[in-house]
Amino acid sequence: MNIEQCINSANEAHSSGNTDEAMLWLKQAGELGDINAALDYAYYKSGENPNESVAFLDGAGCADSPVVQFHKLLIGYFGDIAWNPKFVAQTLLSLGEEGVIEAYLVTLSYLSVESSAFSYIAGKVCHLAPNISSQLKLTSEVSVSTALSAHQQTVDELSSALIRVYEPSKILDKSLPIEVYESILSEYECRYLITKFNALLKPSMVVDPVTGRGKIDSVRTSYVAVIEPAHCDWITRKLDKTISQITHTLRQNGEALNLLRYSPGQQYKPHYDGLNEINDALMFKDGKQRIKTALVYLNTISEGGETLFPKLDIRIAPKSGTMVVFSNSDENGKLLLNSYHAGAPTVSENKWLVTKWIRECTTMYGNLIYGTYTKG
Ligand SMILES: O=C(O)CCC(=O)C(=O)O
Ligand SMILES: [Fe+2]
Repeated sequence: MNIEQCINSANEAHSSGNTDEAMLWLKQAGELGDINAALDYAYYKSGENPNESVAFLDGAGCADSPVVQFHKLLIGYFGDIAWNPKFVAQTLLSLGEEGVIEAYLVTLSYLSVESSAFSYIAGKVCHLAPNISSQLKLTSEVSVSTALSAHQQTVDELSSALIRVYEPSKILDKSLPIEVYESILSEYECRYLITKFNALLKPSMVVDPVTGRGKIDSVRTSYVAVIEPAHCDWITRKLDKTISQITHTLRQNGEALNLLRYSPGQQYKPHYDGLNEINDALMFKDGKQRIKTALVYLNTISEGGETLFPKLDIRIAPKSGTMVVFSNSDENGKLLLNSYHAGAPTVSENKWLVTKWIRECTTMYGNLIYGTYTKG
């Protein structure tokens, strides 16, 4: 069998609904050196066994490709393989050096935008990928003395950011609770998420109590992009990991991240994120109750656009990079009445945020990306 025959057999198996068989053909094509086939197989297996995916990529015919090395690093890192942070940092930088722009974009997401390490890497991205740099508003004013010390500084800053722990900046309400975490995302990451996913925006839906499916409703007039597994990358996984650490929930219990955009006047009227087991039966099946919500503002809004908790008399003004976390239900899955909340209309600016609803049990999204091995 050659690569082409393996891919044809994979396509045939796939169209007759036999995913496991299709994946075995892709595995074979990957062993023979086909990069896409190798990565498809490795990601497919990674939910259940990241160690096996990493070992497979090491032995694949395309193992030397820097792109394959990048995905191997991603799978291993998020699969909790115990690589030391310095190794991860050094590997990301050397992959960037070999032309894997994504590795540099990931590096930037761990650095403080004011640091000289950030300018050093931004300069490299400007040089290698002017289009991406201008979309992400990166500039190349490198002010570091020597490239060698800049490299070392970047490795140091990146390795310590890889093991960052989060403390709440404010607890707005103790009973629910509602916690606020500042500087969860940098300006660069906010811009990255908006730039990468805004093309996926569609009118938001709410759950129709009759059909259990999504429908357009005046309750929620924003636009939403559901970041499906196929679109997940290192930076969305990094956010999933942060949310799981902050909320003390398992990564596989999360729904997909949603990117929301409210144009002036758009809003999310007061509502509960928690589900009703009977009225929302279809949604309830995928992971049961929504126990917590995490909201991350991607821009700062000067007027309107607050997240409101009318029963608690709490208003939170959106500030870029800030995360708000609150509970929707108690330990028995019963709705917490004080979790009633709204997204007020903005006055003149677009409001951007990323949200995640966290369930009681594993979701389809969580299972696909983080599988059964995940420690959270
Ligand atoms: O826009 C907001 O501030 C709130 C969003 C929200 O309630 C939700 O997405 O569930
Ligand atoms: Fe909500």
